[in-house]
Parts: sequence; C-alpha cells; structure tokens
Amino acid sequence: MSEDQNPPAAPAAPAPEVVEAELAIEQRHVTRLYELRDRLLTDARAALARTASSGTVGTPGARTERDAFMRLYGERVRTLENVEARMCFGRLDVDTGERRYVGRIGLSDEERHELLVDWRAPAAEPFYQATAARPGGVLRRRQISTTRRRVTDIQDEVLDLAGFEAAGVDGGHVVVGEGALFASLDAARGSRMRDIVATIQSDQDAVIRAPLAGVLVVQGGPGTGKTAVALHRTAFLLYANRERIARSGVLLVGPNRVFLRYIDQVLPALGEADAVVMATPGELYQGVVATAVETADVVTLKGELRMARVIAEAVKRRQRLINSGRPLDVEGTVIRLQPRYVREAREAARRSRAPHNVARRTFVSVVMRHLVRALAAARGTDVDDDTRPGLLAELYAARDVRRELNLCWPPISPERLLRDLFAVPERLAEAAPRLGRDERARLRRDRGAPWSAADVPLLDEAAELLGADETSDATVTAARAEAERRAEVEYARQVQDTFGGADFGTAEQLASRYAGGGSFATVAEQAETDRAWAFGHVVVDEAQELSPMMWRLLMRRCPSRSFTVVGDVAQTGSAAGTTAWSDVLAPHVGDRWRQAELTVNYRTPEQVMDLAAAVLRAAGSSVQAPTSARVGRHEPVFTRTADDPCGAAALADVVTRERQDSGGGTVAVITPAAGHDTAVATVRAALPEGIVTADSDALGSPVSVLTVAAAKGLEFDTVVLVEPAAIVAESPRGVNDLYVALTRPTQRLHVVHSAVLPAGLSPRPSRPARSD
Ligand SMILES: Nc1ncnc2c1ncn2[C@@H]1O[C@H](COP(=O)(O)OP(=O)(O)OP(=O)(O)O)[C@@H](O)[C@H]1O
Repeated sequence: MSEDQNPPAAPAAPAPEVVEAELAIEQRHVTRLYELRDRLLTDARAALARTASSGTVGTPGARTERDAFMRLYGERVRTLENVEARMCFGRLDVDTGERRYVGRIGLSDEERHELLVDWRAPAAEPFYQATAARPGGVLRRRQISTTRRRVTDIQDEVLDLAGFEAAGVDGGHVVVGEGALFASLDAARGSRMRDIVATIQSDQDAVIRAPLAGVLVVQGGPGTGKTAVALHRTAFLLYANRERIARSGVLLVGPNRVFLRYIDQVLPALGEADAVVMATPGELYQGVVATAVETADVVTLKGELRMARVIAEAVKRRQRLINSGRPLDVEGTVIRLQPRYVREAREAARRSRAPHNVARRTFVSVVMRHLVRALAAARGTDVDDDTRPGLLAELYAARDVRRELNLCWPPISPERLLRDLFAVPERLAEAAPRLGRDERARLRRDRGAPWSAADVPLLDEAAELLGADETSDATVTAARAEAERRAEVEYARQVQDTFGGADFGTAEQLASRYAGGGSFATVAEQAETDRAWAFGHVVVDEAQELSPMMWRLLMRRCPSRSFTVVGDVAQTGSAAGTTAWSDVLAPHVGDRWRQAELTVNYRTPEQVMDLAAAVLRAAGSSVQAPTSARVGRHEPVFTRTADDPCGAAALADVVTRERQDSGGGTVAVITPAAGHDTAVATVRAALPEGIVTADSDALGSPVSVLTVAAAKGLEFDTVVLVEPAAIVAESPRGVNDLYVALTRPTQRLHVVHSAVLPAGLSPRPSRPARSD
C-alpha cells in the first residue's frame, strides 16, 4: 500500500514475545490451510489416477468421457500445485467481527466456512483498496509473509483505530514489520517474473479490476508494474467474467519470446493458464515463422495503413477481364469465352461482397451459365434439366475452361499474393500506384525470401480479403477440424449429461473447454490454430511498438473490442511504433477508449531513475518520468575506456567485479547492436564457461549480454551499460532506447563508455545512498 494513500498507524513496536504470539496465531491458520489444500490435492490426484485407469464408457467418435475428466482433474491438480508458494498472504479484520484471510485461491472447509478468500473475489477488494481515509469497514489489514509453509513476518496497518480498539480483535496486537512491498522490491530478482498478489497497490488494483468492456490503455513509465498489472488483470478478468471469456479465451501479446518466457510463470501461479494464448506479434499469423530482420524504413512502410489499400488493390487486380473472345476446346467442340461473360461474372462476384476465394464460386457459376448455353448452341441441343448436368461436367473437365477461369479469377493464398506482389515489380506498380518509386523498391524482395514480423499483418490483411482458398490443403484441413470440433462439442454435451455437472460448470462450458482438435483441447489450444478465432479479450504489452497495420490485425482478433493496452510512449523503439495512443486507436474506436496512468517505478532505484529522467528531459521529451518507490544503496558508476568499450579489457573487468558485488544477482550487459557480438566475446573470455548467454536465451543465466531490443520489458539486478552514445546514434528513436536500457536495473548501474556521454547522462555530485 503506498504510504500517501494508506498511512499506516504507527503504534509503539510490540515486545518480541508479543510478535511471537501473533506469528503463532497466523501459523496455526496457515498450517490449517495447507492441510486442507493437501487433502484436496490428494483427492484430485486420486480421481485423476482412477479416471486414467478406468476403461472407456461408450465411444461416440474417438472421444471418451475419460478424456474430459482427465482434463478436468488434471486442471484441478495443476491449480492446487501452483498455489503452494505464498498461498495465504493477507488478513482483514472487519468491523462485523469477521476475520478474512486472503490468498491465491478460495478454500472452504467441509461446513463451507470460507477459510481463504481468492484475491480476485469482491470480498478481497478492501485488501488492496481500503485506506485510513476510507476504511470501508476494515479495522486492520495484515500482510503475512511466508517462506515454504512457515510464517516469517507480519505487518499491520490499522485503518480505523477507534474501531479496532473497541472491537478487541483476537490477535489484537499491532505488528509493524519490514513492509512487505519494500521487502519484495529490494529482494534480488530471479530469472522469471513473479506475481505481486500480496503487494498490489491501490492504483494498480483499480486497473486490474476495471470492467471488461472497451479499450483500456494503461500508460506508465518503466517499472511501474504495467506487465505485472496486465497479467493480474488477465487472471482477474477470467475469474470475474468466466462465463463470458473463458470460452473464447484471452490473447496476450508480448514483444518477443524471451519476454514471454520471462512472464510465463505468473498466470499459472495465479491459477489461470488454460484459456490464455501468449504470442509475439510475429507469431500472429498461423503457419508463418517470421525470421527476417528488415531495416527501419521497410518496417515503417509495411506498418503504415496505406498498405491496407495496396493489398486490397492487389486482390482486385487478380480479378481480370479479357479484351477479346477466347477459344475453348470442350471435348472437340470449340466455343468462345466472350469478354462480356467475364465482365458480368466479375460484377456479380464483387457484388456478393464475399472474400475473393469465396466469391470465386459466384464468378464461376455465372461464366458457366453462359458457357453451357454456348456449348449447347454449338452442339445444336437445348439446355434443360436433362442436358445441363452433362454439359456442365464437360465444361468443368475441359482444360481450356479451367485455365481461363484461373487466369480471370484464380484461387489464391495470402502467401502467394504477397510473394507475387513483392517479387514482381509490375504487380506492385499496378497495386500501389500511390507509393513512390523508391518506396516500391524498398518492398521488393525475392519470392523465396523469409517472412518478417512486419509481413504478418499484411498476410492477415490478405487472408481477410481472400477468404479460404477451398482448393488449398490448409482449408481442407481446417474444414475437417471444424467438423470434428462440432462433433466434439456435441459429444461433450453428452458427457455432461452422463456425469452431471456439479463441479464442472454448465454443459456449454464443458463443451467449449474440452471440445477441440486432437483430444479435448483447451480453449487456448483451439484458439491457437484458428485464424478467425474471436478472443473474448486481448491484452497487448509493450503496445507502443505495434504498427498501425498490426492494430488492424489485433482488432480482427477481438470483434467485441475488449482490450487492455499496456505500454509507454516514451519507450517506443520501433520506427513503426507509436508516440501517441490516439493515433493508433482512433481508426478503430474513435475516442471511445479510456486511459489509466501508473506513475511509481517499483523497479529502478531513485539514483538511476534520476539519470534516466534527465536523459529524456535533455532530449526535449515532454513525457513525465515516473517516481522511484525507493532510494537504492548504490550510486551509478561510470568507467571511461580509451577505445571501443565492447572489445575493451576494462569491460571484462567491470563485468567480473559487478558479478562479484551483485551477490548472486542477475547481471545484464546492454550494448549497441553493432557491438553486441564483440561484447559477447569479451565478456565470455573473462568469465567461467557457461555463465554468459547472449540475446536469445538471456533468461536464467547469471550474466547476459543483450541489445536494448532484447532487454525490453525485462529487469536485472545489475546493468552494465555499454557506449550509450552509440545506442542513441543507432536508431531514429535511440534516445528512447537509452531510456529503456537505463531503467532495467533493480539495484546497480555501471556505465562503460569511450565516447562523450549523451546529454543528461552524467555522473552526479555524490550524495548519500541508503546505508542499511
Ligand atoms: N505492487 C507491486 N509489488 C511488488 N512488486 C511490484 C509491484 N508493482 C511492480 N512491481 C515490480 O516492479 C518491477 C517492474 O514491473 P513491470 O515489469 O510490470 O513494469 P513495467 O511497467 O512493465 O516496466 P517496463 O515498461 O520497464 O517494462 C517488477 O519486478 C514487478 O514485479
């Protein structure tokens, strides 16, 4: 709880034996909770084992009741296993005399007495929101810290002193320990992000519990908890709106795979994972792996909304007319495909407003109507119900007919459309007359070139306009999968009927959760394989990096426009990204979006944050940098080298020393992209083998050497920042990149440079650091 919002009462510190007694009270309750949880886990595991060894009962299709129940019990086992650490973290004493424990899950005893309230339940809300000014019936809030199953610390805030004393609450001694928030912020970070359920602050809580509908932008500087809040909000929304969004799932978009791995333990720890699909922007078009790296000007161009028109035009250009009649040999009879047949068919197909591949049916049927007549006339027969099928069969079988139809209105895949467009300059010139010659040249590339992340929204745009190509293998597979899915939905209903639904929600929920391709796939598994899947909610992290074209794709993924958009327009690194939320959102929702702001940096110590803010100011930015929640123990250190620091012995020395001083914490060396490989070699040569990793596998190693792009969203106990002037010079948004790099450390910053430091970044006159 932030101090200004909830000033804690400050009674005299109680004697040690009083604290011991209070700890013992909490230990008794926590022990009871774990016993209950263990019992439930044993029961769930036994049920799972029983189900696994039981035979199948009735077998419509390939699915069995067993599959469904295996999943259900499996999910329950996972949830109970995942809440082991810090299962209970709080207690509220309420003016009704109730003592309410708050934790990761809800637990009740056999008599249905609530022993633990899920942190997301309305009853837990005061734990995060109550203040001394507005206690809302809360007399005392107690934070309970546990290690393994042992209660190690408690911290009280009395919100209503008179009420508290009058009530004579059991365990009535007030304990002021080390603040749970401060202890958590000051602790060394592991390689993965942890949940913050125990210490969510009230402004963060307001974002987490905000209503599901509409677009909510969470703007906040570095370290303000945007990612943490986005994850907790996801868990909250799934809990509070299970009926509405558990079926359709949540899409969570993060900047890169390392980042997704960094956060991937948070949702399971909060008991929610099965309905969430995590993806990077480059993974949002199924079947395409985006590996190509493109220059900033290409990325920018591909991200512009103009590209939507280019693609629409490219599709239209595939619907061609003919200038003169074409002879068609139909089993020896030569007829003519007249230009007016094609024109009429094209008009009818376009009028249908169906996507290209679907409208092709209309096109073909109109042309065929004419050709049937022409063939009958050439043969001197009538067209009637008896003759038509035979004539049509002949036409469909004729190679000339198929060729001409395919020339005028070919079935086409998004991949093919884009490859042709970028490989054949004439096609691009036709489709993009408004692009300049140099812009078109920028888009040019070989047919076989790998895809980039910037191609993904273009492919998706094309897929939207083309629709399913009924002749492609993918479409046939998808149609088959859809048919299977329907059968499974129906079957899951039967499962529900057979077994009753006491614990498992409605038949509909069971059907949607366990029906799916393969074997009763979860919602996430289904959604991942279906481009047209409509998610119930989309959470976008580092959202400032996304291009306007990528926003179009995301909007298609969630027709209900229920979004949590999380980012910082001062950290935009991508040339295609945004510096104003309204620019990217207005085309889709006008001004119907709301913004929440987070302003306290829980990561970076004040000494380091001051430097980062000075860099922004010196660059003329009007963005207000966040305030640090704490003063660190260490002043930033600067080391100057004679030559390029990436290859300097001094860099190796600094990293070796910082590693020793970090006391086992994580160390990141953040370098300019151009010097990255050299720096990796320099640092590797100085440290024992196996300790240093580079970009792609940066997590979990004591020392990692990263570019700014790879460090985005992550944090490290110590950051060694190499040649900041080069980082600034490397891209048009280089100052933002430097700001990102400067705000990664949780404890220490060491700048190693040979060039003059960028404006704002200079050693400050020394001042006292925290001494504890
Ligand atoms: N209420 C809180 N209690 C404890 N720790 C918190 C709290 N809020 C944020 N943190 C911690 O602060 C750090 C920064 O949080 P997070 O990564 O979510 O910030 P961010 O706003 O996404 O940062 P950036 O924009 O720099 O990526 C994390 O270690 C997070 O766990």
